[in-house]
Amino acid sequence: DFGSVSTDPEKHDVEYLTPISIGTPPQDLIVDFDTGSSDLWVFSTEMAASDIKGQTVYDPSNSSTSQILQGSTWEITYGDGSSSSGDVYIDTVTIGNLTVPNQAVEAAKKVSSEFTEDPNNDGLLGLGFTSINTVQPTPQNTFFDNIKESLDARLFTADLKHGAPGSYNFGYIDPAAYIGNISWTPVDNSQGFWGFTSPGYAVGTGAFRNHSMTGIADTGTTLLLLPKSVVSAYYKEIQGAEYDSDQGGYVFPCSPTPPDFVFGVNNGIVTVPGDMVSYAPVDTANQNCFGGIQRDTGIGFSIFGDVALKTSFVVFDAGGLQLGWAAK
Ligand SMILES: COc1ccc(CN)cc1O
Repeated sequence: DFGSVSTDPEKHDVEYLTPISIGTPPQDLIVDFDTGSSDLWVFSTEMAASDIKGQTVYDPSNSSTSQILQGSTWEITYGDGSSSSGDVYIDTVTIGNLTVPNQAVEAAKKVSSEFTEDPNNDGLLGLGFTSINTVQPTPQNTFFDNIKESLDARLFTADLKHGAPGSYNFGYIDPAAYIGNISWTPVDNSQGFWGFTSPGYAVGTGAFRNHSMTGIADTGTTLLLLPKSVVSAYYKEIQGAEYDSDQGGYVFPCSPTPPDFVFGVNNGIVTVPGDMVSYAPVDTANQNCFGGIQRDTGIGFSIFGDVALKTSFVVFDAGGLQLGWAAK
């Protein structure tokens, strides 16, 4: 069995939104697939109306297949400080043509303002490892964990694009989706993430610098967050680049296009084109741009978010516990 679903970027590729269906008859919601977390939670009819601003909500009472998971609750806080919490239903969930009949659907009772102010995002679908699912007293499987035994291959792929629809595929590697070879690197899932270590980086056409960077492949984080020393070495090459504490990161003149950023994946490399590093203008005159590469200070590891992922075709292989990166 295998499946595919389209995923669309919000403005500035800040997040990628993907349709799912929950319940009987199906309730269609659009959520953020997040390889950096492992809860499937959605806006729901159990929330205060004031916390809902445009989102579509899951109504378990309108689903003939929903069953409350008695006594279970969940609560999650993300790296950006946003949070949500609620209770849990078991219901049927479909992604593309793939259905899990007894998926734990975490219904929100509360969400923080970052979610309320994000009208097009109806929730998150975690694609991290089940070990970090927040449901108490018994953690619940992710959609991928529930479906993976029935897939032709225990993997999914992320093909995120800049300003254009991409796709998440489950159970197969589409040879038409990438070029060249896939560079494979082992995954450390001990913290529940798709963790790996990059051997180093290069700036523009410069020499490759050996510099171990341990981080996670995270579709739910917008930017590429790397060690302070690597980030400062990169921005040193851009005229006028500076760390702007008001903006909370490096800012630089939007033109000329900055140098590419290259990072290693095992014996291969991934190139983030310079025009992907100019993440978004910080002023209406579009003179200065906020960088897509920023410091990972305080996190404890690097985060290879959408700025890194959208340059590549990425294979999240649970069967082989490895990540594959290819150009496209
Ligand atoms: C406020 O929106 C979000 C907060 C956190 C995550 C997970 N990194 C995804 C989101 O879409």
